Amino acid sequence: MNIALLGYGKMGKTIEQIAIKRGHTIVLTVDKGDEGYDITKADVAIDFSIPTVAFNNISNCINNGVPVISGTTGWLHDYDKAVNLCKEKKGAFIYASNYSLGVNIFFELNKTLAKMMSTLKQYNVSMEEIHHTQKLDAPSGTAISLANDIIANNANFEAWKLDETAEKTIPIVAKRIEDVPGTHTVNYESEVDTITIEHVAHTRQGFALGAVIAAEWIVGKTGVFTMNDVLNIG
Ligand SMILES: NC(=O)C1=CN([C@@H]2O[C@H](COP(=O)(O)OP(=O)(O)OC[C@H]3O[C@@H](n4cnc5c(N)ncnc54)[C@H](OP(=O)(O)O)[C@@H]3O)[C@@H](O)[C@H]2O)C=CC1
Ligand SMILES: O=C(O)C1=N[C@H](C(=O)O)C[C@H](O)C1
Repeated sequence: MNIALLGYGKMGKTIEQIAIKRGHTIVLTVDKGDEGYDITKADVAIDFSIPTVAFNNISNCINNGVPVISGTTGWLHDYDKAVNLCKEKKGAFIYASNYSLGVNIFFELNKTLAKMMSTLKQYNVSMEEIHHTQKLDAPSGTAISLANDIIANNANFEAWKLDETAEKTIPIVAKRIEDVPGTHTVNYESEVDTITIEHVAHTRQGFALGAVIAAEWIVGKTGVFTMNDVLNIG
């Protein structure tokens, strides 16, 4: 498969290594300032760029008939526009806040735990995410997915807030520590005990492998998909 990498930073370079090992060819890499490139030489594009350019990168792929996988976080105010464009142009598009198999299993555990805790009002939920110091957005896309899944599965919570505690609200603490690839923790705390579930990424390899698997999966398909479709879970 011929792959275009939109964003050639930490993730773009990790994806390149894994894609080549799996027999693919990187035909295009795009970084800040690269313009006028021909996206149509790629069978599929993988966008891990920055929040302010992700929507443009995705639209450009969809407008040119190139299936696109996006892992960039912090641009979701435009997600519905991307979905509508994809439907209108009969394109193919996946966004996931986290492509790793482990986190996608963790998402399912989080939903199940949220349902179980919905009748147990003595427990307060809180979340923490830790990432490297170059990260541009907070809270992480993964933390937002986890919080939204709790809200969808537990009527005791209606919203999430960064660094704030309020009624019916999930507080999220975002920490930035050198070289941490990504750690997410969900805590339910009562007066007598604490229940914790946690995912710790040791490297970026899991995110990158998931993105390449999603790219392999989407070629030849039409529609807006999620990692649950790719991994057949959930
Ligand atoms: N969904 C998932 O599984 C994961 C998502 N992520 C997300 O992916 C994104 C990228 O992460 P990471 O690789 O660590 O970040 P990096 O900062 O290492 O890489 C981002 C790259 O995007 C480049 N860029 C800037 N402008 C453009 C543009 N107009 N078009 C294309 N590329 C551009 C940057 O170039 P320059 O440095 O020159 O500005 C940089 O090389 C983040 O949003 C992060 O949160 C990360 C890991 C996993
Ligand atoms: O910026 C990162 O590095 C990561 N970003 C994603 C997020 O915001 O959830 C996924 C992963 O945690 C690494």
